[in-house]
Amino acid sequence: MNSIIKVKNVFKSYWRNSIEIPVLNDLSLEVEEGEFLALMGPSGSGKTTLLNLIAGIDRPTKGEIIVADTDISKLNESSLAKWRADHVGFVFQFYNLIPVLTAYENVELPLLLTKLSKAERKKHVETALSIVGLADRLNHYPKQLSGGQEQRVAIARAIVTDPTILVADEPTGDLDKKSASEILTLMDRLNKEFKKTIVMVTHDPHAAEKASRKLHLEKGELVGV
Ligand SMILES: Nc1ncnc2c1ncn2[C@@H]1O[C@H](COP(=O)(O)OP(=O)(O)OP(=O)(O)O)[C@@H](O)[C@H]1O
Repeated sequence: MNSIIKVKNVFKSYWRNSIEIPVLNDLSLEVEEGEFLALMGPSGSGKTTLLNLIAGIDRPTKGEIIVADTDISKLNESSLAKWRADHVGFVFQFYNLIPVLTAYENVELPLLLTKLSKAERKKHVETALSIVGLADRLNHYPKQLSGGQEQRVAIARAIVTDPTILVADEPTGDLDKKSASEILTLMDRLNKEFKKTIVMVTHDPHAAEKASRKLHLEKGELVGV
């Protein structure tokens, strides 16, 4: 199997008032194509930091992050933004939908950066929304949807560009048990049926059960690997 994500000897620090706050400490990790990886660990252990590095939202202080053969730690800000748009789908805890846009328009957003025609975009948006079971909610605004439905729109937006990897940061963190379970079933389907490689940060052991592998972070290091 091919490793689609390679994190090599990565260090990440933040600076606050010129004081260094080390977060990740010589961390290495590989994720195979088609894997569904759950990242667990206590609050502050560096899960979101690691996820953001893999997704190209942030860059390491030292070390390499290679995703689908591109060393993204070497890309400058604008190349990284372009790379992200082409390769990464994000799902956040609080959905991050644009309130003044409909479900359709929210899902269409990432496609506006591509060369697709309006008709092609329509096809992709409708497909993504039907995969998440919301083909009948195209014209609803986020506030007209339940939390679980909002998260499904966010997932449709994340998959509409057919990204190389899907990253999710506590995707069920703000949902009741039933909606959380529906979201996890959907993630599982994206992994098994649509062969999406998924990296998901979660506190929830039930959520992690859906993953094909679980890793624990503690104080910026992987434990039990
Ligand atoms: N932009 C930032 N500037 C300064 N410090 C930061 C920044 N982002 C994260 N940190 C610090 O890095 C550490 C790790 O944060 P991170 O969000 O990665 O942890 P986490 O394991 O995801 O925690 P949680 O489960 O609470 O979300 C924390 O001490 C946090 O305060």
